[in-house]
Amino acid sequence: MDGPTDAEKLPVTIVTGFLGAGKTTLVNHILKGDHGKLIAVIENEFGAVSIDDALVGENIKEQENIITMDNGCVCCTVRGDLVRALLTLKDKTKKFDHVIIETTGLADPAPVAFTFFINPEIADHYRIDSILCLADAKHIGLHLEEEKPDGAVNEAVQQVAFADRILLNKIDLVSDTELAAVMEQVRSINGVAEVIKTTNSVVDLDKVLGVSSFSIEKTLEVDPDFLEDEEGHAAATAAHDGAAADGGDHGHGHSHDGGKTECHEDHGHGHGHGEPAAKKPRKKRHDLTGVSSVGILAEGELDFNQVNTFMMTVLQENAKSIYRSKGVLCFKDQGNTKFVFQGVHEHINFGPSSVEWGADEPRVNRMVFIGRNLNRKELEEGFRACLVKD
Ligand SMILES: Nc1nc2c(ncn2[C@@H]2O[C@H](COP(=O)(O)OP(=O)(O)OP(=O)(O)O)[C@@H](O)[C@H]2O)c(=O)[nH]1
Repeated sequence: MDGPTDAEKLPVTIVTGFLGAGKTTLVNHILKGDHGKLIAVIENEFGAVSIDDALVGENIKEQENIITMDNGCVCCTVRGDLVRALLTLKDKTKKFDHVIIETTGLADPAPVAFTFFINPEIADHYRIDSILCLADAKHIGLHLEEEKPDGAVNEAVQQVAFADRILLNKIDLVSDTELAAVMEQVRSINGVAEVIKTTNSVVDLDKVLGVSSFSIEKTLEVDPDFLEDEEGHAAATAAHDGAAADGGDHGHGHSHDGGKTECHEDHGHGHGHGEPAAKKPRKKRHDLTGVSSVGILAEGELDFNQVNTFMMTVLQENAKSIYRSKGVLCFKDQGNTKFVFQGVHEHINFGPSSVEWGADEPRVNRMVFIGRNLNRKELEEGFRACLVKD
């Protein structure tokens, strides 16, 4: 008997893009949009302390429509969680119209997409509508050019290469000349995806939802081994013998404290204008050596000026190595106002959240730093020193 047609399957948008590129901003833009769709969101965060669920949660009408997977990267350690999340959504009586998966800024999208082909239950119920990459026009060049250890994937390159739609975001932060240069850089990696220039991820929703722009043929041009698992079995075979049908953790983990972090995936980079990429040796690693996240939970009220000075100093002194910082904060003398801190390298956004602290909600500050060679002790002690003493 033939399986369900694509039209009968639930469309999924995989939102990818480097740390701080504007993924959550896009998800919020979509959730607030006038599309009449019931959307489920699967949020994945790299750090053990999650922030995005709070930021997206402000715009989602029912909390049960958001599933958070944190403390691991969806492309490796928590891939099993993704499978479970998708199977849970499938069995809900409520019928969703669309699913959005927001991956971590460090995820390689290939293994996330592979999940939709390896597991027969998921393949029968879902189809990838689009792999959408957010690219930060100001900072993406830095990450695309980053030298990786031999044989390791550059996740920023993977994210651009695998996308069928690219939002070149934050164009307000670059000059026309810089924009032309970054456009050329993006095009040199992916010459086929539609590129849409945006500010604050504002885009016509009909350009990003229900677009059916994902194509397995194009994906195979980027990575001829896409439909093979780590052992080189074709997806269908692997699904039958269950080798990776549970999402396969493959025994590699991300450590978030500066330890060695490897995801032994094999996904060739797509270089060139839609040209098939050269076949890469198997076992290309997703190597996040030295990249870690420092998550801080601190109960109490913070002193505004001290936080300001501390953050400015830390981010200016470590502008290249701290890729991302974000937090949900509580300040002294600010009543129930909850504050959101957003940093991308040295660029900071800071202001009140649209939701207040709830009456019974403990005033716990949540702060996360993600970057290379972070000094956990210094960050943690510096942040805690900003708490107001009784
Ligand atoms: N100037 C400027 N800032 C933007 C733009 N888009 C998003 N931002 C800001 O950039 C910061 C990061 O945006 P997010 O949407 O959280 O980025 P993200 O990709 O979800 O970040 P991670 O989940 O940490 O990888 C926030 O402070 C946004 O308000 C833009 O077009 N221009």
